[in-house]
Amino acid sequence: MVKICCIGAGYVGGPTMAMIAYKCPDIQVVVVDISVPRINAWNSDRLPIFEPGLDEVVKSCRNTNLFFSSDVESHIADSDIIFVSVNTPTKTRGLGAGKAADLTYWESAARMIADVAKSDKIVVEKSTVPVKTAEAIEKILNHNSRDGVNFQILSNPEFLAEGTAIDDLADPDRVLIGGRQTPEGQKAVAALKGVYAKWVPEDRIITTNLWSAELSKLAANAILAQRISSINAMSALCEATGANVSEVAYAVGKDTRIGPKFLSASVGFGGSCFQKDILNLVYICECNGLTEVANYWRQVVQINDYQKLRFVNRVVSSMFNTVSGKKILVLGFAFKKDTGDTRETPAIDVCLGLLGDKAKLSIYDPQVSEDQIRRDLTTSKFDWDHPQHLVPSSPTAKSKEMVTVTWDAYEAAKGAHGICIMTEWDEFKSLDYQRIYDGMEKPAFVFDGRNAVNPDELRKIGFIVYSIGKPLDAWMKDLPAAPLT
Ligand SMILES: NC(=O)c1ccc[n+]([C@@H]2O[C@H](COP(=O)([O-])OP(=O)(O)OC[C@H]3O[C@@H](n4cnc5c(N)ncnc54)[C@H](O)[C@@H]3O)[C@@H](O)[C@H]2O)c1
Ligand SMILES: O=c1ccn([C@@H]2O[C@H](COP(=O)(O)OP(=O)(O)O[C@H]3O[C@H](CO)[C@@H](O)[C@H](O)[C@H]3O)[C@@H](O)[C@H]2O)c(=O)[nH]1
Repeated sequence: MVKICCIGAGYVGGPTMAMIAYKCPDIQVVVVDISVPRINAWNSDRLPIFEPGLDEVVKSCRNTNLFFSSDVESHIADSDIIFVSVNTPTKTRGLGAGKAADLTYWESAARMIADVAKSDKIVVEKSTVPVKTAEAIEKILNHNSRDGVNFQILSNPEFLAEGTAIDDLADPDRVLIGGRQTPEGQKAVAALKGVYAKWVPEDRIITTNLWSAELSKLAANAILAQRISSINAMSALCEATGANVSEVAYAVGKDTRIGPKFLSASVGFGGSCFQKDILNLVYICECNGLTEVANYWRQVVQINDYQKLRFVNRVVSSMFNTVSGKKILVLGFAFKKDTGDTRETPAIDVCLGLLGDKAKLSIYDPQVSEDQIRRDLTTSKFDWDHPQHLVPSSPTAKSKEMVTVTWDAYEAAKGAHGICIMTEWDEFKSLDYQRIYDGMEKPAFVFDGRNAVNPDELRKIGFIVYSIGKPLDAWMKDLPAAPLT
């Protein structure tokens, strides 16, 4: 029986390994992690991450051919193929701080593999890493291993999106495998291809050299994020001119060369990957002397920051240029619907911006805990993507006083001056907005950062509504454009 071990039981390691176990009953899959609470949660009835369809897949093969364990070393030693799916956050200190990928966790995983391996291993980069990482990993493995133990490094980046991970894994657009162009390298590629071929059609399994595979992952995320920044830049122009960004996106996306996906204007993209991976790409370009290329990609992140700031300014300027002491209901905190993940969610920047203007926030998200929200509002930038048990939380008095976290949107709306929609959860579309309006201070505002609700219906109730990139409410048209500071 082929034995697979995956180091890192997170948003990628957990679901990808569960899908391999589910589709390949003849393979034993063990997912290991240094976080004991995370492993305990994977072995419990309440999995550590919320992902539609995940429970069913995990429960159908857990303790049959899918195992979760904190005994990292023994399972590494025992496996034929080792996936590494650990965090690769943005560096917070030292050379490349604020841009380069921090490979600390990857390096420690590689050193552990070298330490405990007594037989040949295929080591698979599942984490998103800078191009050429495989070369560094090879050196660490080869310089620290026992005599006669051989390693083949493969790059097999993951393209799943949160909220749709199970569908993405069951029916991927493509699986990408990069390996050395040597007989041994190609043998390893064939072995991994054999695993995916159990359920993925062969023509969707792409094989390339190592560097193309590593770079394709960064390129895919940069180009996806670029589409969002492009439509978000258009949304600002739509507001200035009276065009409607949804109509523009529809018309543009009908061109088959462009296509309709990833053209939804929003308060900005979030998630653990886009910003981190683009900054990493920027750093790699700079290291290669490609200043113009670096500046081009940096703009994608800058427009995203602009969009979040623009949203905060719109809220403040609409509400008589101050939100000091005003209660604002924040609907949604996750970076997108159908996930409880809050990493780099635009809600953090918007909430901090409003708190900076002394607003009182009441936050509701169906999948995000109070602890998580408080931690996010007090964690330093870029610390959020380190394993959580390594980042101490220090909720400040300010966040305790100024922020309440609630499980009832109607209660939370009582006495509020405004509502900010930060996540497009389906349930926000069907709230009883008349009931909400009745309990609010007047004028009552809705600022929809996701174009999740119908502005005309809310206007009929009496709300003043701002929807990203849509023709402005008469109330806002008369206000001077908010300065961006
Ligand atoms: N989240 C996504 O949707 C997504 C999609 C594609 C690729 N990626 C990439 O996959 C990688 C992992 O992302 P994630 O979202 O799963 O992160 P995550 O934080 O959810 O999980 C990473 C896990 O690795 C563990 N870990 C760290 N060092 C370890 C070590 N030395 N030994 C054992 N366990 C260790 C941590 O405790 C953590 O549980 C990143 O490189 C990310 O960029 C993420
Ligand atoms: O038209 C759109 C599409 C998305 N978003 C936002 O963009 C962010 C990212 O969304 P999405 O890409 O769907 O989720 P992720 O889980 O971050 O997935 C991205 O990042 C992963 C990690 O690298 C990749 O594997 C995926 O292919 C890539 O889509 C979210 O805040 C979305 O709300 C928009 O604002 N407008």
